[in-house]
Amino acid sequence: MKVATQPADVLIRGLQRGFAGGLAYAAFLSFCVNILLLTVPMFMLQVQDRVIVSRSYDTLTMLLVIAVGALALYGTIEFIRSLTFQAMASILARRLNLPALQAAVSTSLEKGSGQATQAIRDLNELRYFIASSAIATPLEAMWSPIFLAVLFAFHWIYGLVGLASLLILLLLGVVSDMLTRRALKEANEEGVASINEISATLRHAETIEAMGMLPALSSRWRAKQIAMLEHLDLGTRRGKFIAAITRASRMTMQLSIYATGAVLIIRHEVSAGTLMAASILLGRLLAPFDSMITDWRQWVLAAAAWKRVRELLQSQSSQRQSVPTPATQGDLVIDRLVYAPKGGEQTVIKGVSFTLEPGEVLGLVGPSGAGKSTLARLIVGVLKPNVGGVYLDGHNTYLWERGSFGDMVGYLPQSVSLLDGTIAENIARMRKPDPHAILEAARIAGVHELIGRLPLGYDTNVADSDFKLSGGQRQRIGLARALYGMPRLVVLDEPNANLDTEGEQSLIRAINAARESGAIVILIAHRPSVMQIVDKILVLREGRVAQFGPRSAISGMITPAGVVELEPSKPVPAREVSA
Ligand SMILES: Nc1ncnc2c1ncn2[C@@H]1O[C@H](COP(=O)(O)OP(=O)(O)OP(=O)(O)O)[C@@H](O)[C@H]1O
Repeated sequence: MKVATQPADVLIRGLQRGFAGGLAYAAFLSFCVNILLLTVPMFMLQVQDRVIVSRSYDTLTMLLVIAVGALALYGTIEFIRSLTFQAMASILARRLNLPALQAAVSTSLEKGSGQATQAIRDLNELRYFIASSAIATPLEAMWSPIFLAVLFAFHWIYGLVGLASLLILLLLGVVSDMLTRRALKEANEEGVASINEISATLRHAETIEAMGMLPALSSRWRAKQIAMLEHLDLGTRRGKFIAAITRASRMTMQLSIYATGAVLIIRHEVSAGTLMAASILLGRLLAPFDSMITDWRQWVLAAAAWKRVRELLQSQSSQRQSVPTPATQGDLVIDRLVYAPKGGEQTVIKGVSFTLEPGEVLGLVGPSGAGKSTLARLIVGVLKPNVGGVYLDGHNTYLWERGSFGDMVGYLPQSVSLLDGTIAENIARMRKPDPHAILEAARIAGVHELIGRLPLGYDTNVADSDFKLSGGQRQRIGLARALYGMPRLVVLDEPNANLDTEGEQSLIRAINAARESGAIVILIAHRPSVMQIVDKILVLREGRVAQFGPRSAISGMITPAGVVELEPSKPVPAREVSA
């Protein structure tokens, strides 16, 4: 079966090749633009040296027609060139937005959610940069030899002045890079890290406010912000200093070409027309270099954004199948599963194996930190196992194409997060809502009446700031979302943590309904009440299966207090029971 979306390296290489083609085309257009930019100085030269001397209106008219035609062509080519950059920016966004978002989501599972928003910010930065005038300046600078050659053609001294001016600007450019690049890069990295940290922390605004944590957090942020601002100030100050020197130098260069021209005219070596034309040509020759020095900050920021996007795409380890897998109704096989978080020192899941049949309900219990939630995430294919795998009817749940896997699985994580949208949209998993399936899921989860009591019923928006769902309400709506379309595999991580007796009864009825429909249900719970309905129990301890078997075979583990107590004398090996 075809595996994975386009690998990052192939995607990046394809994009770079496309960009090289786009830049070559834009470079050709820049060549035309630069040639046509000679129109004004040439027109001035001809008017001075021919029209005024010959007093010929016909010559003036002819020159005017040619010049206006050339300028119209210049405008057209300039427009086409800007459209080329616009198209390149749009291709970048269209090709990278989704892969970058996917990479950000999968990286967020391991490293936190800041990655996703940063990836979008970086792509926007790149898009603006490519569509801006800054990217055109090196292409214009490339053709500066044309202007230099024309200056030499006017007089070798004009050429020398032009060449010297160019070298001085290049030197200023190198100095500017040396003085500003590092400071700007560090300021950018610190800015990105600090925004990510602040946005991650702000998700816990309630805790921050309730426990008066803001002053402590503010001083932490302030320290980082100050470090960032110091680097930014340093880089910007140096950049502005060089930009001021550049501007003053350019004016001095303009003066020197005038002075040189005056000497040459006095000595009758050039005509008066060349003086004006040479001055304009020198301006054109130096303009792109001047702009590059002024825009250098944009280049540094764009390079940093591209580096982050490229690294994010290349770091994406999740390679899923791209072809949807058909619906199945078979065993769930967990085979020698081992998982160690990236960068973490401990192995959280250490060789877990067991099998469940359709229609079976498993209670997954164990002390805090035993690895229950991690095992649940591995089962629903959120995390990639280091060794072994999870197979539903023989299909690997990690590799499964996510769209079709979504139809097969219902997952209620420990901390339920409803997405921005209505209750109906949330239950329908943000797809086009199917009213019948929504009502069915709500009925099975026992939340239809609860939703009916909300301000706008199923159309109540969970992001509405005037209204807030309680923890139990969120959990029960999350259960309806997990049961939407009655999936084949339902994984519920502490679904009764916030439930009252009525909610717990609804949960038990929902689990029974899922069992009757032939679904495999995995239930993680500390409270013993819901454990009475499970068929099998798996006790996880320090990432290993301590016991696994029918509920009746595992005695003494569920006490009224919900504490798991094992009878070490009667272990039931996992493989023996599942066989
Ligand atoms: N991404 C991760 N990076 C580092 N350690 C992790 C990661 N995910 C889980 N762990 C560690 O794995 C262990 C098991 O965590 P897990 O959340 O699976 O436990 P649990 O059995 O569900 O606990 P609880 O009953 O308290 O919810 C913990 O020690 C946790 O710190």
